Formats: sequence, C-alpha cells, structure tokens
Amino acid sequence: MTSFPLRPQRLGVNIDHVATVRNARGGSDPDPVRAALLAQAAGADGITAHLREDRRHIRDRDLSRLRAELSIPLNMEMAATEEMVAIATSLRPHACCLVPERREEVTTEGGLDVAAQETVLSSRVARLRDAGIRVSLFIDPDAEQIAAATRIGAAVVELHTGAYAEAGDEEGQFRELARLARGATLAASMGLEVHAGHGLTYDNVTPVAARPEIVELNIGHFLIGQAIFDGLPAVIRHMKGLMAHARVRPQENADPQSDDDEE
Ligand SMILES: CC(=O)[C@@H](O)[C@H](O)COP(=O)(O)O
Ligand SMILES: NCC(=O)COP(=O)(O)O
Repeated sequence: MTSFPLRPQRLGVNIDHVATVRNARGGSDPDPVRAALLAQAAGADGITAHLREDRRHIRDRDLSRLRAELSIPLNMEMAATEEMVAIATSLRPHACCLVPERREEVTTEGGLDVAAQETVLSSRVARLRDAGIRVSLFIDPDAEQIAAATRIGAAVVELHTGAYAEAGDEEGQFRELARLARGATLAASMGLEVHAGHGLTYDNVTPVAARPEIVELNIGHFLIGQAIFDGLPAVIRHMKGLMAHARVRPQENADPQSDDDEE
C-alpha cells in the first residue's frame, strides 16, 4: 500500500433521512434542500439523494430543487427502471448511481447484480451517459460484478460498505475490509473510478478512507443522526477531518489485515 499522503477524498453527503423525518409528519420541515445547502457551506464535496420508487424519503420536487439550487455535484441514486431513467435524463444531475431496490427493505441490502442483467442495464447506462450523466453502479466488492460494470460502460463503481459496517466482530470486519480492498484495487486497475458508502460512521470510516483507490465516500444516515446532537456543519467538518487524517499516513490508518499486498 502507498505510504505517502494521498490526494484528498471527496465526501458526498446523503440527505435522504432529513426527508424521512419531514415525511413522518407530512409537512415541509425539516427541508432536505436546506440541509443540502448547509452541507455545501460546511464543505461537503457533493450531495447524494436517493429517489426511491416508493418516495419514502426524497420526492421528485426535492430533486428538482437540489438540481436548481446546489453549486456542488448532485448524485442521484435510483433503481435502474424506465421511470427513473426518464426522470434522470430530464433532470440531468451530475451523476446517477444505480442501486438495487426492494419495496419491503428497510435500507439498501447488498449491491446491484450487474452480471445478471447486463443487457438491460447497458442500454439504461447508455441513455444516461448520452444525457451527459456520469454513471455509477452500487455493487458489492466482487470481481464478477466489477468486470460486468466495465463491460456495460459505467464510469464509476460505488462499493457497498454495509457488510463491513455491520460485521459483528473484529474478524468479520477484517474479512470485509480485505474484500473491499481487493475490490477497490481491481476496479481501479480496470479503469473505473472507485467510490464507497453505506453504514459508515466516525468509528468505522478510517480504514475505508485510507484506501488509496477510493476517491469518494457517500455517507448519510450517521451524519444526519449525529447532526441532532452536534449540528450538521460540525458533523461534516469532523467527518472530513477523519477522512483527511486517514490519508496522511495511509499505511498506519488502513487496517493491516486489509492490505492487499499481504493477500
Ligand atoms: C443506496 C444507499 O446506500 C442509500 O440510498 C442510503 O442508504 C440511503 O437510503 P436508504 O436508507 O433508503 O437505503
Ligand atoms: N450510497 C450510500 C449512501 O449514500 C449513504 O448511505 P448511509 O450512510 O445512509 O448508510
């Protein structure tokens, strides 16, 4: 692994769960667009918002306001459906991240099975790309999925960090970190830009932030929850500080067990 300071890593702030709280009462507060503008002012490098098919948090109007009001990149997460492709190609956000979706799920469980649906996904990726949108695929860090992502013309993969974040013990965390490290190295070697996210917190971000190939982290649920106690600007600044520190001496900050040189 690299031992010199790495280039800074971008933080994409996911504001979905501001909308979850708003929707609990059906009114207009708290406003996710106001949160996004606050995040932008506090140093967020991008804003991520997931327009779910069931509109349980972010709604169509939130996205059009985000598109109009933000000056940092907007990353629209969405299922790879006809409806969502039509919305995205009309909205033209900076990026679209295609994610798997099941109505019954509480949150996004696992990555998109790109290998199993290459034909349909490649035509949807092409339509988004033709509209000038940078396309990312939210996948598990598996060689088969990474190879399929390159075949269908994605520019970016976002590696799902949920299994790492939820690993119950140190051994499981080491194993999942090693898997992420292998996936990140492979994806970068195939020319993909590598992002990561899901379930990241102050406590588990450092080894992921220290991976040289990972240039962007998307973090939401933890930041929005922690903002209740500390305020959103302070929370964003603290997370960015942890990410920056992880990249100063990546060898010390990455978990030694995750070092792909040792595998
Ligand atoms: C794809 C993904 O990881 C995000 O969309 C994020 O977790 C917030 O949305 P949900 O909690 O609704 O999955
Ligand atoms: N793609 C991951 C994301 O946007 C944020 O996930 P989480 O931090 O809300 O779990």
